[in-house]
Amino acid sequence: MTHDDSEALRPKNAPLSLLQKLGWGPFFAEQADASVMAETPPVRVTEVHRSGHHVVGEGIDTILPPRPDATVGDWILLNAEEPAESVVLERKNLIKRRAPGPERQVQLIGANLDTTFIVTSCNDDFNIARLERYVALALEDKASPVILLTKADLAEDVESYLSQARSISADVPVLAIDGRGEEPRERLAEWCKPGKTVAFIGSSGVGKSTLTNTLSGGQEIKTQGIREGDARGRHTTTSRQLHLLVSGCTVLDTPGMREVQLTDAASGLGELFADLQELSTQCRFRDCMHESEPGCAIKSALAAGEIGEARLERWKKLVAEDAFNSESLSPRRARDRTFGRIAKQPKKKGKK
Ligand SMILES: Nc1nc2c(ncn2[C@@H]2O[C@H](COP(=O)(O)OP(=O)(O)OP(=O)(O)O)[C@@H](O)[C@H]2O)c(=O)[nH]1
Ligand SMILES: [Zn+2]
Repeated sequence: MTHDDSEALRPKNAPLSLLQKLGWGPFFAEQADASVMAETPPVRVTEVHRSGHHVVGEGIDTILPPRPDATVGDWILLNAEEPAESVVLERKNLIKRRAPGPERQVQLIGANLDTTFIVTSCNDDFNIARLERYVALALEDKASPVILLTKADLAEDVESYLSQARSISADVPVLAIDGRGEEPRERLAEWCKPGKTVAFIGSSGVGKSTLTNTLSGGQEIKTQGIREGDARGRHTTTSRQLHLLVSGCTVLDTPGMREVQLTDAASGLGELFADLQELSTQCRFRDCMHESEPGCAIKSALAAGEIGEARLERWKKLVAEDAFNSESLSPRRARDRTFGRIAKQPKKKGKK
C-alpha cells in the first residue's frame, strides 16, 4: 500500500547500515545537520521500561532516563553527556489509544511504523467492531493496516472469517495464516522488508509473539501454551519491544490489549467510513445525529437498504467515543504540540 523510493535509490547489493536496518532514512536525517548528528548520534527506542528507555544506534546500546514524550520506535538524538537533554525527532506516525482507567491518558503504542499488522485469531477473539477500531487507529496515522487472522489451521470455516474481515475496508489487506512454521515468513515478506518497521497489535493470546518468533527464526521470546478449552492464550508479553531481525526488518511486538479506545482518530474514522461520512453531508442539518431528524440522508439510505444498520451503529458509536475522548484530552494535545516544536529545534535554517 505504501510507496517508498529508498529501495530504488540504494545501489544494488549495498548492504544496509545498522541505522538503516533500524529504519533510519531521509525523513529523520533531514531533521538535523551533520554537525548536530556527530555530537548527538541518532538512536532508536527499542524498549520502554519504568526505569528508562532502551535505545540502540551505531555502536550504542544504552538506557536513557524515562520520559513520557518518547515511545518505542522513536528516534532520539542522543546527548551522552546530558541524557535527559536528548531530543526526540519528529515522527512519521504514532499509534496511540486512550488508556483504560479513569485518568483518560493517551498511551503511546509505537512510533514510526511502516505497517501495522492487526492480529486476531479465527476463534472467539474475532470481533468486527474491535477490528474496526484498530483499523481506524492505524489509518489515522497512515500506519498502513493489514489484518492478520491467525490460527487458521484450527478453524473450520476460515472463509467466513476472511469475508467478514474483508468487509471492513477494500483498502486493507486481509490474510489468514498459521502463525507458526514457515508460512508467515513468505506471506508477510511483502511488508517485512529490510529497513522497514512493522508492528503486531491485538488481544492477548492471538499469536503476536509467535509471529515475531517465526519471522526472526529465533527463540528470544517465550510463548506459553494455550489453555485447554480456552480460546485465549496466556499473557506472555509484558512490554513493548522492537526486535531487529537478521533480515534487516524491525518488528514491534506489543502486549495484548484488552480494550482499544479511540482518541484523535477522526480522520481515520472518516477514511474507514468514508461512505457514511459522505452521505451525512447530505443531511439537512449539519449537526444531524441521524436519529429522528427530518431530511436525514443516513436514515433514508438505511430505509432504502443501501447501508447496513449494524455498521451504521458501529460508526456512530466510534465517532461519539472519539469525540468524547479527544475533547477531554485537549490540554494534553496542546502539550504534545509544544513538544513537537522543541523536537524540531536541532534542524537549522529553512529545511522543511
Ligand atoms: N495452532 C496455532 N496456534 C497458534 C498460532 N499462533 C499462535 N498460536 C499459539 O497461541 C498461543 C499464544 O500465542 P502468543 O504468540 O503467545 O500470543 P500473543 O498474542 O503474543 O499473546 P500476549 O503476549 O499475551 O499478547 C501460543 O501457544 C501459540 O503457540 C496459529 O496460527 N496456530
Ligand atoms: Zn442525518
